[in-house]
Amino acid sequence: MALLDTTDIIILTVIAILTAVYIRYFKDSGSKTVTVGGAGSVAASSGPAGSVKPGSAESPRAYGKKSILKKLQALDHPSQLILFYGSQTGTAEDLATRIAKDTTTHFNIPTLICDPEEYDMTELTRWPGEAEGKKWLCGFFMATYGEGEPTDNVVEFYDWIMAGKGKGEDDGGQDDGGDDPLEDDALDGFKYIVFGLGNKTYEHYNAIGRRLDKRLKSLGGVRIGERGEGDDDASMEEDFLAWKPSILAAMAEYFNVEDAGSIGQRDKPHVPLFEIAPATNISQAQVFWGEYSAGKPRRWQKAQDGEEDYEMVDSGVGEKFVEVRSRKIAYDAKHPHYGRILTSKPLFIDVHDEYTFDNTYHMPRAGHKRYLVENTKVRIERHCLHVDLDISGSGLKYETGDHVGVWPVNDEEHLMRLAKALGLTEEELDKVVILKPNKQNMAAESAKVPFPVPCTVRTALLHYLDLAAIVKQYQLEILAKYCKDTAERDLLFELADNRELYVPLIERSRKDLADVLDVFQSIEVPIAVVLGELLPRIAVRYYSISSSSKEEPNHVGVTAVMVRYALPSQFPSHRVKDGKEGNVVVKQGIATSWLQRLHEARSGLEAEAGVLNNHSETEPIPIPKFYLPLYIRTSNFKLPRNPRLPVVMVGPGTGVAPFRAFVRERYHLASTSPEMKVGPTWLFYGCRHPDKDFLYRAEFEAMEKGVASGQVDLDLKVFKAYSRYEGKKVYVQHMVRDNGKDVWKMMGEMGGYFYVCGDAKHMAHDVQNALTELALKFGGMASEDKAKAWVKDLRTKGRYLEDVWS
Ligand SMILES: Cc1cc2nc3c(=O)[nH]c(=O)nc-3n(C[C@H](O)[C@H](O)[C@H](O)COP(=O)(O)O)c2cc1C
Repeated sequence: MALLDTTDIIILTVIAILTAVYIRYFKDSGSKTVTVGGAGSVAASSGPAGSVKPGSAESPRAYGKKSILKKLQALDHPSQLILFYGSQTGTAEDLATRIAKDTTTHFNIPTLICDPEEYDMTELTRWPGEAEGKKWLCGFFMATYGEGEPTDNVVEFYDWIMAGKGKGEDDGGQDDGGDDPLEDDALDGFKYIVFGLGNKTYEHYNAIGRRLDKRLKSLGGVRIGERGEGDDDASMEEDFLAWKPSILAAMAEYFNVEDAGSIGQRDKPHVPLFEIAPATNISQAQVFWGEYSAGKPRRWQKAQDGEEDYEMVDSGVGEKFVEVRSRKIAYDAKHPHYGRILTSKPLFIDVHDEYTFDNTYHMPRAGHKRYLVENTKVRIERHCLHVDLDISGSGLKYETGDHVGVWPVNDEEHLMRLAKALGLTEEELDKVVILKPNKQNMAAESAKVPFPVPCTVRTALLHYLDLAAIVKQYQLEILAKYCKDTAERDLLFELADNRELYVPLIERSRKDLADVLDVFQSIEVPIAVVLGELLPRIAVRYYSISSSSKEEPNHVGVTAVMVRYALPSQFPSHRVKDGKEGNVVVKQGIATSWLQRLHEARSGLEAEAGVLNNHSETEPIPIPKFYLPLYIRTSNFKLPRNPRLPVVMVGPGTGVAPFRAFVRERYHLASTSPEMKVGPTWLFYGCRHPDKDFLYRAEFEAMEKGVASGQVDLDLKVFKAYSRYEGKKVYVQHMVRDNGKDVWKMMGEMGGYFYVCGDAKHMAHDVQNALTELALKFGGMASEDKAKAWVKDLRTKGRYLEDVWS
């Protein structure tokens, strides 16, 4: 019992209750076949919310989902395309939208784009076939995440359709012979297309697209055309463009239509997907000022003294605001909580990155606050911040190892550059607008207004749309149609068609809309097209939480390095000046530079926590300053439940973020509950130089001191690998090897857990290879294959966990 804390007991109790509920309501039903009610049928739901699987005896209506069949019937067209997307950061949704646009313009076929989370997906088993006079084709654009997992919005559908087989081999899994609630012919006559999105640096490359494809086939579905696969490590865009013509041809054959796509498209004027409607009779209360919320705009009031958990915080920016709400809100990705920044402190500042360019490039202006120009060199400061975000009073809970998603805000300088290129006046920026689908466009039916309206143009450009997105080829085609100058227009069309020209001129130099408008000055594009078609929505950014929920349950820590780099940017031929080929541009990550700006605003003693749009503070106000939209995303990257087990962590750079939390938590536990006998806690940390970019150095040193002095009984070790120190380049995998015998003992003999966080492309692979070597060297494995199988087995057992990105 000594090993069980209160949380354990609560969790065990909940598991027991859920098991009882499961046995009572599902197991006993004895039904192996999907029982689906009619589209309008309502079945009583007896299980707790979320425990009823779609497709079980309970009707999916219990989920309050929309009916896709009803929607398609209402469109009343014999041929239709319905695209579902599984997307975390928007790429899959974007690609689905582009295919939809092509099918409507090429084939005149109405197309819907749907989020599987919003629809009753069990209706796929009642799909009308050609015999019923319907050619309804379904498409799945599915991204893969983590250890070969679906995106959040697809989890429910995926679990149902895969019937528990979704974790098998990446080509669709072995049939384990277990219960399958779907009949073998459940999808007879169902026609579909698939495009999987993935990244080859991950072990389970494109697992979701592949498994889903195989499963749909095994249920009687018939795939039209080849399955497409995009690799984000190489070029998602190229893979998509390579797949597109073949899938359009396959769809043309299936729908039995002529592909009108390429005929005279250039001469046809662009028909905007959205139009701007006047925002008449709109009160201030109805206007969105940057909130992300399903429903109404949200407003805050200054908290009264003594109000629940009101506190002044360290930097003096502590006035607290409480959300004005009539009912309790369950915060999630669609309804984020606005968490106040409690602390923001620099972890390091002064390490430079240096970029050298050819002297045929125009250099950026010298002496900027964050970069220096010397002849052909640009030297850029690196900044890293620790930020704590308040979740107290929100009902949000996190566990150490989870992620926090935040929505960043664009840089105002960037907005002003774009506004200037578009010729927008201040007055136009501050106009409250409503965007709505333009009925003249065939795709209007499935067009979703990309951000909450009504809002001002400024709010849309600052908060909702990604100003730094690289302009895509299809967007250049749209821009070409609004180009007044024939030479510029021809060049834009060529860029839109010719990838060899597009890659160096646009993609490699990461040209965003403002950059393109700056080069092609005769473009006069309506603002509705900019807002609705040329700028993607700002995607949520995920950070591995760097605080421990046991130690600090009321706030989440974020560790962010500001991403800023210099790039050569070629000019198209008509703009080459003075024999100089192009510019050197300095680009920055939206989220990290925004956190940095917030930090600077705070430390610049913007003492009163003013509000975003200078509204009266006596009334409910829009988002208060220094409050960020956030939600907690659970992950599998968790400490072992038994704290006695050894933990080996490998996390160079910002990969240390979750390990700061892990180490603090184990240290906290060892110091407050020594009877827990917390096991070995070893961290392999890497940075460039001990005096320059060592993250949380003081904290780690204090803990090392605590154990060295005997104050805390813990086998804590922090191994440091420096890559630019004393003329040597040492990396984390070297340190793992150097301490191989002990690492092996913990992993091979003591049942330890191994964690890797950081760069997926190189580091994670090198570390895995190092561990494989240890198994061979110290574990007496007979061959490399055996050692590899041992590491694989660790992964399967959840004792080798990665939180990596590329
Ligand atoms: C944290 C993270 C984990 C990922 N895990 C995988 C993976 O296991 N397998 C894979 O093929 N791709 C993986 N990817 C790549 C994504 O699937 C790919 O970037 C995709 O384009 C994302 O689509 P979305 O923007 O629609 O969410 C991962 C990407 C991230 C950022």
